Amino acid sequence: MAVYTAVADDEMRALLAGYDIGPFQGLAGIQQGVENSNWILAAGGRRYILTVYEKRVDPADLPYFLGLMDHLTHRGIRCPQPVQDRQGRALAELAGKPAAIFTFLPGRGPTRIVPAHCRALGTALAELHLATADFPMHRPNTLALAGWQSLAGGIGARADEIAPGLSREIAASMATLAADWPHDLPSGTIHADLFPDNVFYERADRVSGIIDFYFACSDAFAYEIAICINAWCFEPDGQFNITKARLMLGAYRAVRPFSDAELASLPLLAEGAAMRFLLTRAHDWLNRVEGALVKPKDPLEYLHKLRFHRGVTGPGAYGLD
Ligand SMILES: Nc1ncnc2c1ncn2[C@@H]1O[C@H](COP(=O)(O)OP(=O)(O)O)[C@@H](O)[C@H]1O
Ligand SMILES: N[C@@H](CCOP(=O)(O)O)C(=O)O
Repeated sequence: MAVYTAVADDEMRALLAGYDIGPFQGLAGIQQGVENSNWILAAGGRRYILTVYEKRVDPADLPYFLGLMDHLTHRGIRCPQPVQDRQGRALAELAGKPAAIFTFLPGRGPTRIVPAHCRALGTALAELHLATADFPMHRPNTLALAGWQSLAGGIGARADEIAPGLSREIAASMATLAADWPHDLPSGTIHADLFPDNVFYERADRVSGIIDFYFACSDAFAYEIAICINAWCFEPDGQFNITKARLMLGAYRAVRPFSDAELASLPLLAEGAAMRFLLTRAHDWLNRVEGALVKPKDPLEYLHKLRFHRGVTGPGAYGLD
């Protein structure tokens, strides 16, 4: 259960006295999520999300994340809007920790992804990228090439505890990625963790909301597309589904066309995106605490995806011409 902090009703009443959203009615803890504590907050006859930031989020980054969500809602993107108090502040404090209240989004992440979800995601992703064009803040991607090198160095030979030969395979792929990674692709603000649990739908053909912007950063738009190819276009049995990729990429390019360089880079970006999640999952796996609430995700799912992209020779493998 992702509620790590106790919040007393009196504390909530005191907090809400500074807002214009009506009197406090109740809090219900949300089971999903792993990093922060989240509740459905009832106030003034409406639902909101209350988030208390736990360890993962650096408080220095919160103005960037909250500023981004505010910017996007003003550009018509359906994402949580930080609710400001009467002084115009979105960032609050509860139980001695940073906290914020957000608008509630309808829908939920798909449990079984169908091609229509991927097509709708492609449209929503391109709209998201275009909407960030005039977002003035920047945050370096701490989980880009230099971050992977440091994670891979920290994991070292222990990767072989996950699968025999894994450390050699990581080193070989890291060498390719470091030598060939493109640094001049069209860039801007990306979400950087656009997995199905962070994209809400009420029906399969339309995204009703995007949440969890706490990895958002400045990076190449095509790298975000590569993350989505990995997270959305492989079946649970590991098979790559080219139909899902074709629909997702086709819907994206209808809103924001790809440059030739983006197209040509896609296989390498997808390998890098697989490496990013392989490494964070391998790190969490090797440092897991017995009996912890959160079950570590499977690193080998991403090794399988990384191998797939290493075998790809061009964007045609993703259904693109
Ligand atoms: N604005 C929102 N509207 C509706 N539900 C939300 C909203 N934000 C978060 N949630 C719910 O809270 C859960 C956890 O949120 P998330 O940001 O993914 O937490 P974590 O950062 O801990 O992973 C989501 O799966 C969703 O059920
Ligand atoms: N999407 C990542 C894990 C990040 O977790 P989140 O709950 O913050 O989305 C992965 O699958 O490895």
